[in-house]
Amino acid sequence: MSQPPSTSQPAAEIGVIGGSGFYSFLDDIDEIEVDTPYGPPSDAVSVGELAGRRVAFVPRHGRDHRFPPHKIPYRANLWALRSLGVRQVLAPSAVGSLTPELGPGALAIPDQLVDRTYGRPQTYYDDDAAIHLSFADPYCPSGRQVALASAREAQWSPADGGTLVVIEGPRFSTRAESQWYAAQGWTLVGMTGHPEAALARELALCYTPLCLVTDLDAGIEEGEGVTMEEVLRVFGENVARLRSLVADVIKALPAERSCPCGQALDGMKLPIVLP
Ligand SMILES: CSC[C@H]1O[C@H](OP(=O)(O)O)[C@H](O)[C@@H]1O
Ligand SMILES: Nc1ncnc2[nH]cnc12
Repeated sequence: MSQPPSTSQPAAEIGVIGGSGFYSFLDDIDEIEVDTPYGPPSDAVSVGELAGRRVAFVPRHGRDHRFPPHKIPYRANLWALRSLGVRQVLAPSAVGSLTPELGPGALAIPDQLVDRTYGRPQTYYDDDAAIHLSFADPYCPSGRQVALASAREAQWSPADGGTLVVIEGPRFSTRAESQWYAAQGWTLVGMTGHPEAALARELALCYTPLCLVTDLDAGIEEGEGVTMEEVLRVFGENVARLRSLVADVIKALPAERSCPCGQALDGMKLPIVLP
């Protein structure tokens, strides 16, 4: 383990937050213990290089999956990545599908989210000022296009757009909840997409979700409903493909950002100093 390097070069430019079943990334890595005003991140951050791009990785549940979705230190994770120099974040995640068109093994790059969580710390701007950021379009438009193009190139026809509803968990949805979400026109269900995306916006980071469908949620699933075993099994069957896609996206991300994400805080009088 080492401390963040004290050179003027950022340790990393691209961050990956791995989800269920995605606990490590890259082989030749430095593990960095980062502390933040919000406590430590879920685990040591590993930093390595891929095709000349410096990449930082943190497993959002911890590498031993010790943090359930409602206890993940989301603020510390995003803060740690930004403090290492990260400005673009990729967020692979296991999700349920709310539509029969997207079965297990499908890839979706949603363009909207609905927050059904409660009680999670979801802002850096708690005291000394009222900061209200635009969040109409929660994801990086440029990152989404790169992800879609990379997936198509890899012959993995992605669902372009759709709404991810983020539930509090840790339990899965009832059939009635699931049917209600589907009736709203929402297409995916997960437990971690909020506040992760909102906190990324609060740090002016690009944030791009890469959603791997592991199950048909209870509303359209025949039988007993979703189980954690099912999610992890289907994710395991597809994780090599997802890792390869994450690598392709990293290679294709622009070095200079031209999306609006970096200007999210322009003109704001922030009550905290960002790393
Ligand atoms: C392992 S079952 C439910 C669990 O899986 C998803 O995790 P992640 O988004 O980090 O891939 C879901 O959000 C739940 O946390
Ligand atoms: N059906 C589901 N509901 C919530 N989170 C999930 N992650 C994977 N499948 C899920």
